[in-house]
Amino acid sequence: MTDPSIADPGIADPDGTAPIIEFADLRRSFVVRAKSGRLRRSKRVVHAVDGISARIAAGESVGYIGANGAGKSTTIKMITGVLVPTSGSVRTCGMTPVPQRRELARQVGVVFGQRSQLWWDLPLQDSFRILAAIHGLPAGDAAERIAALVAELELGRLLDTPVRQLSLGERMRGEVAAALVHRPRLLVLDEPTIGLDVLSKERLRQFLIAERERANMTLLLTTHDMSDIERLCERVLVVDRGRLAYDGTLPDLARLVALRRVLVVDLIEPHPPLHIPGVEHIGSELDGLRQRFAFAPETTTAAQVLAAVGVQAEVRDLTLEEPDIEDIVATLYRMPH
Ligand SMILES: Nc1ncnc2c1ncn2[C@@H]1O[C@H](COP(=O)(O)OP(=O)(O)OP(=O)(O)O)[C@@H](O)[C@H]1O
Repeated sequence: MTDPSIADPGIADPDGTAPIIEFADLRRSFVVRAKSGRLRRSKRVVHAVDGISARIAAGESVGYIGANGAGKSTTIKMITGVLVPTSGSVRTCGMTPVPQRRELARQVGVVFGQRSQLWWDLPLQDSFRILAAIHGLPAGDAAERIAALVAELELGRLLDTPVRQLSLGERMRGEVAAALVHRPRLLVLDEPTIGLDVLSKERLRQFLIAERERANMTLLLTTHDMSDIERLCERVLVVDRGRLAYDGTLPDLARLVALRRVLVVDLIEPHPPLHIPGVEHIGSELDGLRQRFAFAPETTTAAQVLAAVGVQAEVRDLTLEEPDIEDIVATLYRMPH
């Protein structure tokens, strides 16, 4: 008997409650051959993904983070059917990704920050039309969908521009539109904001938040940018050397690793170190013209620290240093599991 989920994924999940992604003891290793002498070659096995189990429900927004080489891209490739697992299982939208890659592509959109899915020499709008045709969208529906994405992502004046002439921020908005033309249930983003300026990052995030709400789309993203996670993800999975090191919310993760924020203030005049209750003074520069304060975001806000500084000295300028993902991950890795 055939598995109904393979014959028709719609029948397998009539009420839309089945997990969108499910992996059980998922593993993928690579054999790497290295020259160890003039003639001899040695073999080494890299366990890129080393037994990960997780379920992601429809509509969830999940950040998949970890240090360089932790196994993020390898997992994403298995989820999207680019790589076959060495062992264990993965189901995406109720399908087995590699053998059902074509059917899966109708339900999944993928954006790789480092790789383009657009036709480089063609005007941007041609890529949208080609993708709509590949996905078999009826002409009227395709035109309507493309127009909506173009409006929301502010791509109107770029439609006739060849992709190779677009700025990185413009191209990334184009990539996201291209990944969404066929209204996927799952959007997978691999470093979507890498290299973008602050404003472009924020525009992209705002669009993704709105689109997710509109379409109840599931989001899975890898990123090295903490603000992507803060703004976009309700849940964080941290992978460490191919294994899952954390599964939970970002605030809980921040508490677990005792994450602190740092406020840097520039004063009008030099000042001895300022003392603020409940806040740690972590350094002065330029005779106290610049002072740094560390605080726990769950007990104190940056505005409270600033107000307390303002009572004692006049402030010229300020910056808030965001903890970066590398710090969080490194702290988590050092903790006993
Ligand atoms: N095709 C391959 N052949 C050999 N080794 C590989 C291959 N792909 C990945 N690896 C190795 O597997 C490990 C995990 O790589 P992966 O690309 O999944 O990490 P990542 O978490 O995505 O890293 P980054 O943040 O740098 O993109 C690394 O040690 C990498 O060198």
